[in-house]
Formats: sequence, C-alpha cells, structure tokens
Amino acid sequence: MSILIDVGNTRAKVCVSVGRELFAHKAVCHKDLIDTVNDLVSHHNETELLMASVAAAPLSDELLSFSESKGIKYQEVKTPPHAFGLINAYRQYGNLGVDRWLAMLGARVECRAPLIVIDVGTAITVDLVDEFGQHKGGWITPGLKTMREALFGNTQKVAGPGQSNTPGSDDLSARFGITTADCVSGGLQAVLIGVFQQAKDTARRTLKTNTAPKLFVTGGDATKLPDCLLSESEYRPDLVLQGLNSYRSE
Ligand SMILES: Nc1ncnc2c1ncn2[C@@H]1O[C@H](COP(=O)(O)OP(=O)(O)OP(=O)(O)O)[C@@H](O)[C@H]1O
Ligand SMILES: CC(C)(CO)[C@@H](O)C(=O)NCCC(=O)O
Ligand SMILES: [K+]
Repeated sequence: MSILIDVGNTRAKVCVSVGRELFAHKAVCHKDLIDTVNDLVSHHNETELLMASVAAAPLSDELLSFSESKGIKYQEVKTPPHAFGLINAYRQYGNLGVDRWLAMLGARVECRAPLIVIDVGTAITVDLVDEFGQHKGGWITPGLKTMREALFGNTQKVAGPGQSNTPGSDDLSARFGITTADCVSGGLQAVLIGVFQQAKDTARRTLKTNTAPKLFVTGGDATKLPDCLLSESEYRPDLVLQGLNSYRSE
C-alpha cells in the first residue's frame, strides 16, 4: 500500500494506492498536507510515501522529515529523460515539470495511440505523445484563475462584486457578451477553445496525420471547461497520481 502525493502550485493531491487502484483522494492546501498524510498513515499500515512536486522545496523537505520520523519509506520522483517506455522531449530533461511527465505516463498506461494531455490547473499545460511513447513537446499557458487574477489585478473596472467569472457549460464564446461578467467568461472560454483547437491542429501537423490524437484532460479546473471541449475529451481527474503510481516499489 502506498500514499501518493502530487504537489501543485495551488494544492496538493493525495491518495492511497493498492495495485492499480487509487482511492481516498483528497485535495488540500500546502499547509494541511502533513496533517492529511499523517491521518492516512495512521489508518493504513505498511505504507510508503511517493511524492512529486512542482512547488517550492520546503514541502519536500518536510515530507522527508515526516517519513523519517515515522520510519516510512520515502521516494520523491523527479522528471527523468525516459522511463516506462515514455521519452522526454526536453533536452534539459529535468526542466520538464514532473506533473506534466506523470500525466503523460498516466495517459500512456491507458492508451498506446498518439495522445494529447491538457492539464487545466494553476497553469494550463498541453503535451503531445506519439504512438511510440515519444513526447513531442507542449505548451504552458496561464490557468483560468491565473488569467482572471491577472485581468482583475491590472484593471479598475473589470472585476466586480457578484460577477460570475468562471466559464460554465453555457457556450459564451459562441456569441459576444453585453455585460462585463459575460465578456470575461466568454473571453476565457474563447481562450480555452482556442488552446484546444490549436493543440489538435498542431498535433496533426507534428505527427503528419489527419487523425486527431486522443485528448486527455485533467486538473482542478477541468470540470469548468465548456461542454464542447469536455465532450471531445477523456476526463481523468487523477492522471498525475496514476502516473505516479507507476513508480511504486511494491
Ligand atoms: N478547493 C479548491 N481550492 C483551490 N482551488 C480549487 C479548488 N477547487 C478547484 N480549484 C481550482 O483548481 C485550480 C488549481 O488546479 P490544480 O489543483 O490542478 O492545480 P495545481 O496542480 O496546484 O497547479 P499546477 O499543477 O498548474 O501548478 C485553481 O486554479 C482553482 O480554480
Ligand atoms: C507548468 C507547471 C507550473 C504546471 O503545473 C509545472 O509543470 C512546472 O512548473 N513546469 C516547469 C517548467 C516546464 O515544464 O517547462
Ligand atoms: K498539476
């Protein structure tokens, strides 16, 4: 039995794994991580901690000390040049975010055909993998909350109390808004639709094929994608944790 920890820039995602099965999922803010892990450790014996982080180092150090104090095996996964049949496209392989690496691994477990992973978190990342497991590269763009905060932080009149600024299932990008709230929501949806469309086009051109690769979506804001994007995607909330599960030692 292992405890898997995916530390993102906004939140940490934690779960317990037995074989291929993941359960007891939790998403917590960084300051609650140790307590959450401690709670899981006290309810499950013979555990090992497996973690991957794109956040600042102190959290990894805290988890290491915690594991040592409990006498639990601890492993931090870093982005490798290749592993489990997946090949990193970055020449400076360690610079590729480990969450991007693990999400691709998680998708590859399920699909050996060409695939795109779109992770809608603090940042939105796009990554393409071909049928041979070769990562072909990707994109990094601001996430929804990051875009909203940048917009509101740099304008006087765009943010306002009571305005709903999250894109919903209503396709606001199909028409133009006539309230500030609709203009912002529609604008964010248009950005998302543009990223998806461009990802599919660029993937087809990169792979020199007319077939669109299978599209996997994950991340804390994936459920806020407009219906037209969700309906063409495989939604896997725990893709990064699934990838991390490949590293279990048991
Ligand atoms: N309870 C919550 N607390 C904070 N953010 C939440 C919550 N529920 C959903 N979200 C959304 O999830 C987004 C973060 O997604 P996620 O947790 O996947 O990011 P992350 O893994 O921390 O970030 P990244 O991997 O990009 O560094 C936030 O921008 C926010 O809009
Ligand atoms: C892009 C994020 C923030 C997405 O979580 C993360 O994967 C990261 O910090 N990456 C490092 C830069 C890179 O992947 O090139
Ligand atoms: K993430």
